[in-house]
Amino acid sequence: MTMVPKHIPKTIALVGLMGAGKSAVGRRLAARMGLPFIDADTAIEEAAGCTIEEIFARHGEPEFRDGERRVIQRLLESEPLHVLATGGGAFVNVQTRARLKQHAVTIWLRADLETLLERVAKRSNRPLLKQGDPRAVLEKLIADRYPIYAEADIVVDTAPGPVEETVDRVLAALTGFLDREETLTERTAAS
Ligand SMILES: Nc1ncnc2c1ncn2[C@@H]1O[C@H](COP(=O)(O)OP(=O)(O)O)[C@@H](O)[C@H]1O
Ligand SMILES: O=C(O)C1=C[C@@H](OP(=O)(O)O)[C@@H](O)[C@H](O)C1
Ligand SMILES: [Mg+2]
Repeated sequence: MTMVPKHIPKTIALVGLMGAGKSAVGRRLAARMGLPFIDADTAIEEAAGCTIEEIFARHGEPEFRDGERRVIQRLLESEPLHVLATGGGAFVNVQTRARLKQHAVTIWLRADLETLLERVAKRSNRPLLKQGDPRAVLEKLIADRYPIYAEADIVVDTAPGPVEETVDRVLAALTGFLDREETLTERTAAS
């Protein structure tokens, strides 16, 4: 079993496209790390008192993004250290991205189109995928968003296979990243 990092300095935030596994991996990752798990989409639904689909239908995407920005800011600034699964568009919003970069270690769960399509087919609660053919929608989002997700601190490829395998890869990548950061901090302090 992969080692869990000894010292976790910040909240761990997962970013990436719909179906990458942010919610599923985030929940398991938090359990492995002994940290609370928060799904930003669930927190938005609780704050709004309705589902994400209802927010999109009643108020439109810009208002959803605004709520998403406020909820994620609140979680990052007021909740104790946790594992945060963001919704796929959160990191694309300039202000939300800035907050995430400031308060969290950001991890991009990267997946290819076929993997995403297979995984999003399990649930039909994603309004953006109902705006057209899901393959075409996801292809466009890959083109638009992958350069932005690439700004995350860490990139982990999620391949076919069990969720736990992705969690192991995330833990290994996170341990490497935090070790490098710690070494850098020590060197800076010593110089
Ligand atoms: N290796 C894997 N990594 C992540 N998710 C996986 C994997 N294999 C299967 N899945 C499934 O794919 C789906 C991913 O959906 P979800 O976690 O909601 O993604 P997101 O929150 O990124 O939109 C879940 O049903 C999850 O169980
Ligand atoms: O990519 C997006 O813009 C969205 C992704 C969804 O979350 P998941 O990525 O967890 O599916 C949810 O926030 C909303 O439907 C919009
Ligand atoms: Mg999710």
